[in-house]
Amino acid sequence: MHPKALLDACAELVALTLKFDHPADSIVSHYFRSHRSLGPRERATLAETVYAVLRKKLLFDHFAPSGSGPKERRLAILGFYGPRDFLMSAMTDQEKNWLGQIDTVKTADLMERHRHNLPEWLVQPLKEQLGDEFWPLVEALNQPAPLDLRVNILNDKRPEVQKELKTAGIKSTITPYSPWGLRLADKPQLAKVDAFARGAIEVQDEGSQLLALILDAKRGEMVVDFCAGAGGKTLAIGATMRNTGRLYAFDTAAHRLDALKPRLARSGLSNVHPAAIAHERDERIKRLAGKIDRVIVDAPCSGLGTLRRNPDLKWRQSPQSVAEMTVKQAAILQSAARLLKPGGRLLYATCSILPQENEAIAQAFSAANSEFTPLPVAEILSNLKVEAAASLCSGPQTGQEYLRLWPHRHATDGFFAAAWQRSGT
Ligand SMILES: C[S@@+](CC[C@H](N)C(=O)[O-])C[C@H]1O[C@@H](n2cnc3c(N)ncnc32)[C@H](O)[C@@H]1O
Repeated sequence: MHPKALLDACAELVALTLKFDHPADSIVSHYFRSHRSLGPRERATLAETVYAVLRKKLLFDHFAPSGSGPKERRLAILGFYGPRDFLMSAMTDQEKNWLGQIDTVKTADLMERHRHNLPEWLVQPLKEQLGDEFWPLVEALNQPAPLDLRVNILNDKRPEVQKELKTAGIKSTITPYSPWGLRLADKPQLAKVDAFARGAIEVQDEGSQLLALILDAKRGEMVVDFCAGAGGKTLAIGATMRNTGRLYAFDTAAHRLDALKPRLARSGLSNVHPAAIAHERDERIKRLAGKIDRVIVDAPCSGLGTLRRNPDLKWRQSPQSVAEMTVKQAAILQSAARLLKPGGRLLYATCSILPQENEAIAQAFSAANSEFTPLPVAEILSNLKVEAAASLCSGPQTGQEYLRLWPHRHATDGFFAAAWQRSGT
C-alpha cells in the first residue's frame, strides 16, 4: 500500500476508535475483516498506530491543535508506527514542519498529565498504592504486552513444546512464575503452528495462568468456573484436573461460552460442562449449592489491569462504571460462595488495579461470611513451588494475603486474587 493511502487508513481507523462506542480491539478486527486485502505489515501499522493514539491521548490532544488538517490525521501522524522516512513520504511539507517542531519538545517540560496520559480519577488511587512506583507503572502501561503462551499439561510438557517452537523458528523463554508459561520474543501467527492446532498451547497472560494455579483443582473434584467467558482459565483448570471430575463453566454471556467450544475441542478436555446462566442466582446454581470443591469467580471488572492491551479502557471507564461494577462483583461472589461444600476453596479474581474492585470486595466478603476463612495466597503459591511467591502478593496485615500483580513489577497484566476455605468437614 502507498504510504499516503496507509496514513489515510490509519486516520480513518483512529476516528472510528475515538468514538469509544465499542472496544478498540473489536473495531480494529472489524476493520481488518472488511479490508481483507491488507497485508500483515499494514495491519501491524494500523493497529499499533491506533493503540499509540489511545495510550498517549492526552499528550497528542495537547500537540494536535498546532497542526493542520483533520484532527484524526494529526493524531495518526503523532502515533504512527513504522519507519520515519515512510511516514515522511506520506506527509505534506506543512505536516513535516509541524512534526519537526514537536520533536524538539522535551519530555521534562511537559505537564504531568501529558506524561502519564491517565484520566485524573485514576491517578490518585494509583499514586496512593504505588508512591514512587507510579512512574514505572506508567512506563510499563505504555508498552505493548508480551505474548505469553500456556502449555497444555494434559498431553505435553513445557520443555518439549519450547524445543518444538524453536524448531519452527519461534523463540521463547520460560515464564518466571507460572510452571506452564512460555514468553515469546515476537508475535508470530500461531494459527499456522502445529502445537497450536493440536491444542498443546493457548495464548494466556502469565498472571491469568497463576489464577488457575492458585485454585489448585485436583483429579476427580467438582469445580465451578463461575465467570468462564471464553474459557481462558477453564482450559487451564481442566488440565490441572487431568481431564477427570467435573468442571462447570458458567457465564451469563452465551456468545462468550460459544467461543470456548473450539478451544475445548483443541484442548482434548472432556470434563468441562459449559452452561449459560441467566444471572448469579440462577436455578442451576441453587441445585449445586454445597456440592462443589472449588469455585473461581473471575469477576467482570473495569479491566484496568490490562491497559497494555486495551488502552481504550482508561477512556471508556469512569468512577461511575467502576462503582456499578463493584455492586455486581459483591453480588456474584456472594452467590458463588453458596456452591462450596465444607472444606472447599473459593477464589475471587479480577484484572483490575483498583482497590475498590479488589481488597474492598474481599474484605467485605470476609466480614459478612465468618464461615469462610481467608487463605494467604503467598502460602498457596509457595506450596505450589512458585518462585518468589511473597513478591507477588500484598495485603494490609502480613503483606501475604492477596495476589497483586503489576505490569511494571511482574511483566504481567495487573491481577488480583483472594482465597478462602469454607469451614467444616
Ligand atoms: C473477566 S471475564 C472472564 C474471563 C474468563 N474467565 C477467561 O479467563 O477468559 C468476566 C465474565 O463474567 C461474565 N459475567 C458477568 N456477569 C455475570 C454473572 N452475573 N454471572 C456469571 N458471569 C457473569 C461476563 O460475561 C464475562 O465473560
